[in-house]
Amino acid sequence: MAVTRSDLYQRARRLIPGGVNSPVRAMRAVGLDEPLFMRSGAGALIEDVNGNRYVDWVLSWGPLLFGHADAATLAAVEEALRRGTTFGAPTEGEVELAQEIVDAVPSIEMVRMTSSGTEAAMSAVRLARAATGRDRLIKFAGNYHGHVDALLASAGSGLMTLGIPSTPGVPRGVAGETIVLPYNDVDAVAAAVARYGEGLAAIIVEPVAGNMGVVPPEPGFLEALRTLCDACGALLVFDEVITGFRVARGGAQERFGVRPDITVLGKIVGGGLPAAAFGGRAELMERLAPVGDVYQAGTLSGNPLAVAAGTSVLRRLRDPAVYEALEARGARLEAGLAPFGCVQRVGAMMTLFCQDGPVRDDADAARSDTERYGALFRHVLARGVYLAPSQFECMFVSLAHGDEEIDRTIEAVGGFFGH
Ligand SMILES: Cc1ncc(COP(=O)(O)O)c(C=O)c1O
Ligand SMILES: N[C@H](C=O)CCC(=O)O
Repeated sequence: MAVTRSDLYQRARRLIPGGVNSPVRAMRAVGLDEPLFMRSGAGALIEDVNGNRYVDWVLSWGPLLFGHADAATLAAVEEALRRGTTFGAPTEGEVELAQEIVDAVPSIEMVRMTSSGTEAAMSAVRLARAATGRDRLIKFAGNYHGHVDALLASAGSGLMTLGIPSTPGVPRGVAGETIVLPYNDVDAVAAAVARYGEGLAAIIVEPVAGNMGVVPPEPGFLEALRTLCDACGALLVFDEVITGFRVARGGAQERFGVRPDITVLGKIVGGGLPAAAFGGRAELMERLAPVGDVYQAGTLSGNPLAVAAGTSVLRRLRDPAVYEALEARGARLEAGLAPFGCVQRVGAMMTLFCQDGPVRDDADAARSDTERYGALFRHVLARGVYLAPSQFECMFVSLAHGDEEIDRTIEAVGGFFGH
């Protein structure tokens, strides 16, 4: 007999904390007793081990811009696979991917690859501290930058979902260097910079927040961060792990016309395999070893399979029609869901908040009716639609989502609200 979700969960709980390898997968926040265990995906569809198929709006939390098992990505990975999985030495593929990134992202002249967004964010912070000779950071409540010690305070994503404002295990001294401010609050940032600016290494921000649900930057917010950083000599770090190659080919910095000093990338950059990166001006990036003295490394960094997948995806993003299609699909979904709550969207990332909105920061996001969101999640799941298993995450639109998947989703959501 085929293995079921319940069998696997019983075993997983004994072997893996909570039965999951990342807390957001537990799906408890939406009232499931056990998480779905996935078996396969094709295009916009995902299938669980019980044989149920769903329209997938999670898409592995964003990397799969062309959907599951995209043929061109698979072919690129298969081709690379035949030559070996990892060498721990430079390869041609890394140079090709670096070129794609530098060509696409306005502020990046040089890039260093890592295996996860967490590593990339951690390394960006280290570089900013080394370059400025300062320790202090400003981050925003509800933003998430991976599980980097200094950046876990009042973080979004799983921490917001599970109600973990600060995690044990972070040394007090490390947490003490981080100032947490409300998103979109220019006055709060200006006041913090006036008080702490001299010791400030960096302001790190999700230029469109995705980890408290989608919260766009208000007009002038990103520009103000740029001005305030310049005024006090701190570096501006855009965490574009979600927004990079999603809200525009050149990420949020292209879409909003504000250039950071350092950009953190992940998700789409690895085409669905584990790769991430951080980059910036050459003079800054060359502070990294072996040219400079800031140490940063990784056994599997620039892994040949991940690089092949990422390059295959990024090359296709040169075509502006990709972003026109993503915008059109996002707009269709937004229009269909707008009657049912507060829908916030930037390009191909979107959240339906169970409240009237608008949502401009984490306090607003927290006013959502999470019980109702959980009930909505379960209702549409039973009708073959898989939403993010938390109110405080995004729906990710891909090129694999056609009118049929979008309309099916709108119908399922509408059914929950009695339409
Ligand atoms: C904006 C942002 N930064 C950083 C990360 C961390 O990336 P990873 O999960 O690959 O470590 C994530 C997602 O997890 C993210 O959404
Ligand atoms: N919100 C996170 C990334 O964007 C979800 C991924 C994870 O932590 O497993």
